[in-house]
Formats: sequence, structure tokens, C-alpha cells
Amino acid sequence: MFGHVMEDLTPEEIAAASQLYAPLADRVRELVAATVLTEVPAPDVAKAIQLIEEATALLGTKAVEGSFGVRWTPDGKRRTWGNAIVGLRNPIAPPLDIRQRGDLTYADVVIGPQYEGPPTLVHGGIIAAMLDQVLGDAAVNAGVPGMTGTLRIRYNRGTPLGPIRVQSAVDRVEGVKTFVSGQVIVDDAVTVEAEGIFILPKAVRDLGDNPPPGILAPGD
Ligand SMILES: CCCCCCCC/C=C\CCCCCCCC(=O)SCCNC(=O)CCNC(=O)[C@H](O)C(C)(C)COP(=O)(O)OP(=O)(O)OC[C@H]1O[C@@H](n2cnc3c(N)ncnc32)[C@H](O)[C@@H]1OP(=O)(O)O
Repeated sequence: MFGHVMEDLTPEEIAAASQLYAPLADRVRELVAATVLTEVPAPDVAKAIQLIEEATALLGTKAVEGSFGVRWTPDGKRRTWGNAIVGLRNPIAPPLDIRQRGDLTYADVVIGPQYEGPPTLVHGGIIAAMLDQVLGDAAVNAGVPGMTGTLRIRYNRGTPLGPIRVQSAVDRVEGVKTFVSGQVIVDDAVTVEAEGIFILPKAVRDLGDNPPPGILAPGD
């Protein structure tokens, strides 16, 4: 299926790739925050630009075309390392390390200055993106995954940059629709509430009882 790539990798090879690329994304994430906040003199900015150009050219000498997509291994394990919210290789991702405890799906994350909207507060669109992902993952974890059909968000109060929790749980399932609700929590107070409807797309439903391995499984 489009964007899905099967790779014959062992768990050891995946662990090695993770150890290689996660620090790369971490360093670039730090670079993004440093870019927002730096106050060094102009020659130092010029030097930084040159170093970044060199690094970008080096990484570009061999690279995937288009996007990372979803990579599967034959045992049905799914890697979503390019994902904008959780992708291990994606410096744009905060990143969210989404976990599961009982019926609750959640992520504890520190939101840096590069995600600012209103002064000192997290941008509402970034909050929406995180909720989209965490609500979607609740549907996946409950075994009733789908694409976001509808996402409704109520911003009750500003969410300060810094440590937050994003959490979700499946409320009910109606046919191909999974209804999920979630919250953003700061210091035990709910700042944002969300409700989503996640729908298993017709293209996947048409695969019948035998969807390709991994497509319905939690990714990482
Ligand atoms: C293709 C391969 C990939 C599949 C992978 C699936 C498994 C997912 C696994 C892992 C997820 C991980 C977590 C992700 C987290 C991040 C999520 C995102 O960022 S997702 C990107 C943003 N969302 C979109 O781009 C959706 C764009 N829209 C669509 O693709 C379709 O409109 C879709 C799938 C939402 C519905 O299409 P239909 O063809 O399946 O729908 P119809 O058959 O007409 O309706 C089915 C039922 O759904 C209702 N429905 C249809 N659209 C709805 C909507 N937008 N909102 C609410 N209900 C809707 C209908 O009324 C109908 O309900 P009644 O069964 O009659 O009760």
C-alpha cells in the first residue's frame, strides 16, 4: 500500500538504527531551539549557517526520496520514524513518547520554546497535532484504529511551555467509527479537552479480514 515499506530487518538492526538516528534528531531539535533563542553576534550566526549547510549537504548525499513512510518488518512491527509528532528521526516532533496504562494512552513531554504561540504558551495548532496523535493512538491501542475523521478541541485556558501531559481513552466504538476523548493536563489541571472520531478507511476495510501485517498495530 502507498507509503508502506516492508524491510527485512532484525530487532538488533532496528535497535542500532534507533541508536544512530535518535541522537541526530535530538541534536537538530536542540539546534531548532537554539536558533529561536540565540543572541550571538552576526559573525557567529554566519558561521552557524555555514556549519548547518555543511551538515545538511552531508546528510543529503544519500537519502530516501519523498517521505519516510511507514516501515514494517516481517514480524509485523511498524516504525513511524518520520511522523511529525512521534517520529524518532523527526526533529520537528516534540517528540511524544506515547505509553499505555490500562485504558489510558498518554505522553509526558516537555514542550520547548520552538512551539510557542501566544507568549510563553504552547501554540494551539501544536496542541491540536499532539491531541490528534494521542487520541489516534488510543484507538490503535484499543485495537480499533482509524484515520482522524473529526477532531473537536476546546481550549479552556492557555497551556504554558514546559512539562505537560497529553492523554486519551476510547469512549465507544460504533461500526467503523471509534470515539475517543482526551485532555492536556498541566499541574493536575485540564487546559484543553478534545473529542475525536477515528475511522478505519474504506481502503483498509476492503482488505477484509486479512489486512497486511502491522497496519493495525501500534507503531514506534
Ligand atoms: C490508507 C491506508 C492507511 C490506513 C491506516 C489505518 C490505520 C491507522 C493506524 C494507525 C493510526 C495511528 C494514529 C494516527 C494519528 C494521527 C492521525 C492523523 O493525522 S490522520 C490524518 C488526518 N486525517 C485524514 O487525512 C483523513 C482524511 N479522510 C479520509 O481519509 C476519509 O474521509 C475517512 C477515512 C475519514 C472516512 O472515509 P471512508 O471512505 O472510510 O468513510 P465512509 O465509508 O464514507 O464512512 C464510514 C463512516 O464514517 C462516517 N464518517 C465519514 N467521514 C467522517 C468524518 N470526517 N468524521 C466523522 N465521521 C465520518 C460516515 O458517516 C460513516 O458512518 P456510518 O458507518 O454510516 O455510521
